Amino acid sequence: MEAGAKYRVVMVRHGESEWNEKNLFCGWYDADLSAKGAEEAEQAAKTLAGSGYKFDVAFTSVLKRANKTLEAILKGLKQENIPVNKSWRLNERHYGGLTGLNKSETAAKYGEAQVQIWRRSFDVPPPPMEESNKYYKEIVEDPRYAKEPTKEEFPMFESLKLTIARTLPYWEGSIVPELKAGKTVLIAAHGNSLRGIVKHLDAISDDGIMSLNLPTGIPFEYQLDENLKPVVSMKFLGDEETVKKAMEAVAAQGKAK
Ligand SMILES: O=C(OP(=O)(O)O)[C@H](O)COP(=O)(O)O
Repeated sequence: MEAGAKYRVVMVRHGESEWNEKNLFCGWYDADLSAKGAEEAEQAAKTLAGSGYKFDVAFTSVLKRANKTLEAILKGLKQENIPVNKSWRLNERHYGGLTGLNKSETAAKYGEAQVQIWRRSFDVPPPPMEESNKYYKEIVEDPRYAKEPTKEEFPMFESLKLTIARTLPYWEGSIVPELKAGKTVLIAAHGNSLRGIVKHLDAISDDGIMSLNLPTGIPFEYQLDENLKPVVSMKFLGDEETVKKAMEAVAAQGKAK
């Protein structure tokens, strides 16, 4: 580790999902990995193995695109036996009434500026998911949410701000204690739940976070000092050009075409 660094955490957005591939707003819909996404997860494992990473504990959401990414990484690393903690608090932000809509078609209908606000503004939420929504029942009645979130906590839409409000308590209450116990942590989650954690760690402003687009399947590392301040910040474990292109591609998903 770098001088002054005490804790190490690697995060990864899941590999491309079938709904990323189709350019649909996904949120809490439980899309599977695409073939490319599964490959990305395997490649992430190779990269981490090549650099000798050894994890003590892992965290992920309750959505299969993140779970499968984590499984593939741990398998590739031959570290399947470490404890894995799953929480809805690491789920992707709930995309409300946009869930299932195509991003380009939505931009053609409402304008790219509006779609950019829905995708990246800090505190403007998408419209809520109504009971009449095609995906409402599938999400709300999913047995994996039987215990939590509570009815009051269960979102019908989330801005990044609201996402952070339910993700950060998990970071503080479940992940930080493991770091403080000296464990190396791996987190496999989602574009926006991870943007929330990154915003917190790097103290990025509400405006500044708008331009951060996380690529799928490329792990990135933080090394933190004893006060959990970054000594190494968002260091992507992939070549710079690939990372840059992948980030630009995510940003371009909201174009009308
Ligand atoms: O479900 C989603 O994120 P995920 O693919 O990281 O789980 C969103 O559709 C990501 O979309 P965005 O990049 O427009 O915020």
